[in-house]
Amino acid sequence: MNQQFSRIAVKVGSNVLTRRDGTLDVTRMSALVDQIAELHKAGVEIILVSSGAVASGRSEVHPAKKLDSVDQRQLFSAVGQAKLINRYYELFREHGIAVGQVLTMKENFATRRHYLNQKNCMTVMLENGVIPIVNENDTISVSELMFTDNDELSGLIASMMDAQALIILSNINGIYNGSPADPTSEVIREIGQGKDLSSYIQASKSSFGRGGMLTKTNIARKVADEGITVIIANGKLDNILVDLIQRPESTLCTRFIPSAEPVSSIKKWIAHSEGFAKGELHINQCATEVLNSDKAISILPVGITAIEGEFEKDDIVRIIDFEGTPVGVGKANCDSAQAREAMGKHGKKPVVHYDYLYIE
Ligand SMILES: Nc1ncnc2c1ncn2[C@@H]1O[C@H](COP(=O)(O)OP(=O)(O)O)[C@@H](O)[C@H]1O
Ligand SMILES: N[C@@H](CCC(=O)OP(=O)(O)O)C(=O)O
Repeated sequence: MNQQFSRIAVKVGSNVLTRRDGTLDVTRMSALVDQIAELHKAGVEIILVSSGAVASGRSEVHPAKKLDSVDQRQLFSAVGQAKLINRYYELFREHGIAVGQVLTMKENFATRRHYLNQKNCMTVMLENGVIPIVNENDTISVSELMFTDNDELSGLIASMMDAQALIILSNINGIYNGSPADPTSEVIREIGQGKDLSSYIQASKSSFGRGGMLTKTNIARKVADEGITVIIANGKLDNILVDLIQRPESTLCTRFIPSAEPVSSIKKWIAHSEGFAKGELHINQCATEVLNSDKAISILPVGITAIEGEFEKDDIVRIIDFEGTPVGVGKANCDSAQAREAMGKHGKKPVVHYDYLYIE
């Protein structure tokens, strides 16, 4: 098999796995499993991030009284995830492939220790020929603890697992350069670094999805900047996964061109940790200018003008430039009290070392 990648993350959206009436589309699941099995047998390591818990639980239970949105999500996902993983288990078993369930939540990416624990879990699964099937633990992650959607989760997983590609399967052929409903719109085949797509994306999203195209685009850009190829394609098309891998030139999709500069594993974690920042370092104009240049620099106390929040050593902090714009994230080399003590002084140790600094 002609293949460019040896490890990929595949995200399957709710809409790919559900029929119009909200029931689980087992025929589609089965077709995707056949393709993943084919790639797996050809030696491609695959991490499957699958949505569909809430959608597949919805048709199984009929609540006696009206439930609020949190209760609904908890109830449907608890039932639906069991049904979903059971289906996958049976379908992969027909190919002689073992699968394992990984349910996670945003908090599990907050500390480096938890992050590495998860990475180890999936690494050992892959080493033993087991396909990890990942989903958010919807039963206990609610409100601010939730991922925006599984696109965000799949980006974190692809980055954490050092995948070479992230394939996001939705119910659409890719990103259109206008409304997908407009017959004159076309799929944008390739997206280079720094391209602003906001004017193309409509607020609309498909009926069972959570995030929509905007989150897909933002995540795709970030992950591609870390050197990972990101592909958005239509999971409802027959043989799409195998075609994307074997016949990339002739298969319709949107492909985000990855950055050629490799990003270290720790920087990848930091890049996705913005939501866990415990404090802010405000830097002056001179530090901002050096940061924006190509030079590799650390955040030194002399360039810091203000420190917000209380943080411990190794916590994530946000870097704010002299105009008040967030420009990056980093892992603090000291706590906030020590940082305040050193602020504005020459000859002090960095508050964020370059190796632990991610500039957007
Ligand atoms: N420019 C665009 N190109 C493609 N799809 C778009 C665009 N703007 C908005 N969308 C919408 O985004 C939807 C896909 O996102 P989403 O509903 O989150 O799917 P999924 O459940 O697969 O994650 C499409 O069905 C489409 O309605
Ligand atoms: N964890 C949820 C996924 C919700 C979600 O993000 O859906 P989607 O936008 O289709 O990827 C579920 O399994 O139902």
